[in-house]
Order: sequence, then structure tokens, then C-alpha cells
Amino acid sequence: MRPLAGSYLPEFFHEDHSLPKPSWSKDMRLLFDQFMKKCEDGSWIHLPSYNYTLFQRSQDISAFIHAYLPTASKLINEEKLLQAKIFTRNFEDGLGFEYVMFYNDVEKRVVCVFEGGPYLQGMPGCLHGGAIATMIDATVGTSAMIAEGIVMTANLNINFKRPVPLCSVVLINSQLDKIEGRKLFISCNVQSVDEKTLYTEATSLFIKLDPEKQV
Ligand SMILES: CCCCC/C=C\C/C=C\CCCCCCCC(=O)SCCNC(=O)CCNC(=O)[C@H](O)C(C)(C)COP(=O)(O)OP(=O)(O)OC[C@H]1O[C@@H](n2cnc3c(N)ncnc32)[C@H](O)[C@@H]1OP(=O)(O)O
Repeated sequence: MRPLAGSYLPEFFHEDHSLPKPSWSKDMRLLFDQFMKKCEDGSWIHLPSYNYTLFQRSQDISAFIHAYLPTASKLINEEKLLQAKIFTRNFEDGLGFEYVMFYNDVEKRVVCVFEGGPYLQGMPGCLHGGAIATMIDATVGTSAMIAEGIVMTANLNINFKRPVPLCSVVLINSQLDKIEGRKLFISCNVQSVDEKTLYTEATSLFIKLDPEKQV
């Protein structure tokens, strides 16, 4: 496995947004503590989470885009790139996406503990389906990146089975099912904390980017 983000990261990465905050609910905190306990024997790893991508410094991000996304790069305003931030990490604490992910290398699983705040409402009192899709994509995407590095979502298929109550804590469980060449197949479900309610099921296909191809 590649080394996890650590002290070699530039300063603007240093605020890890996946650590407990006063805005977290009791359920969120409890699950964080339970997973941190599982990390003690090394079977699970806590994944830090930052506001910026790993390529945020301007010269790195330009080089990345030119290498991996040459077609898109022609349409990207490089000045605006300096303002870019990760979509899920830009709400005030407790109002948007609060989440923390853990990884089990033996089982090839990423679990995300997620609490969707009041700014993510869709139907009254319920989480917006796009917010659920975003967090599923982020969870399965993390699993794909850990396995193969630079990947993009090619397909995400979601069945919304029950509405997710706004401001409730859910568990997003993802499983790397198979890798075939550049294709990674990852399945996922979203459950209540007591595991009694299955809210959502999803399957996904990620493609490892090939810098030789003009995507
Ligand atoms: C090391 C510790 C790390 C810890 C984690 C740290 C940090 C994590 C930080 C952040 C995680 C955040 C994760 C967020 C994830 C968010 C991801 C996204 O949202 S990506 C944005 C949405 N996606 C796109 O915009 C992609 C658009 N599409 C493309 O660019 C291209 O189609 C492509 C997906 C790149 C594939 O193009 P390419 O030319 O490279 O491949 P091919 O077309 O030749 O296809 C290859 C192969 O796959 C099959 N394929 C492709 N697409 C599909 C599809 N939709 N359905 C089925 N099959 C598909 C295609 O047929 C080919 O198959 P074969 O080779 O058998 O012919």
C-alpha cells in the first residue's frame, strides 16, 4: 500500500477535517471512537481528510492535469484552480458533510461514518439524494484510489431504498470486489448505525487513468 498522508505534506494540508469536532453528534463520536479502537491492532487505518487535493500546489496541479487530462486541460482556467477546494469539505462545521473514513487492507473495505447536516436537505427532513451519491462516490473513490492510484468514476449505479433522515448518522460500507486490467468494481451500501435499516445500495466502476490516452 502507498504511504498515507503524513508530516511531509505542505502546511495547508495540516488541518485534518476527519477528527472529532464540537458539532459532531453523540452517535458520530461514538462510532469514531469504536473505529479508532479497531485501529489499535493495525487491522483498520484512520484516513485523514483535507480541504485540498494532493496536487494542490499550482505547479503540481497543472502538471497533473496536463499529464492525465490533456483534453480537459484546454478548457480549465488555471488561475481559478488556485481557489479550488474539495467539494465535501467546504461547509461550516456541522452544516454539510461531516464524515470520517477507515480502511481495512485485508478485507479491502473502506467504511465511512457520515452525518449529513441541515444544508444537505432534499425532501423535507431528508437528505438530498445527490448528497448521498456524493458520499458514496467519495467512499468508493477512496477505495479505488488506495488500490490503484489515479482513477475516475466511470459508472455509479444507485438504488435509493429508504429516505435517510437529515442529521442522522449512517455507515457507508464499501467493498472492492474485483480489478480487471484498468477497471475496478466496487460495491457499497448505506445503513443505519444499528444496521437495521438499509437505506441505499450501489455498484461502481472506476477506471485507472492512462496518461498515454487523451482523456
Ligand atoms: C494512499 C491513501 C489514499 C487515501 C485516500 C486519500 C485521499 C482520497 C481523497 C479523495 C477521495 C475522493 C474521491 C472522490 C472520487 C470522485 C471521483 C469523481 O467524481 S470523478 C468525476 C466523474 N467522472 C468523470 O468525469 C469521468 C469521465 N469519463 C472519462 O473521463 C473516461 O470515460 C474514463 C472513465 C477516464 C475512461 O476513459 P478511458 O479512455 O481511459 O477508458 P476507456 O473508455 O477505453 O474504457 C476502459 C475500459 O472501461 C470500460 N468502460 C469505460 N466506461 C465505462 C462505463 N461507463 N461502463 C462500463 N464500462 C466502461 C470500457 O468499455 C473499456 O473496457 P474494455 O477495455 O474491456 O474495452
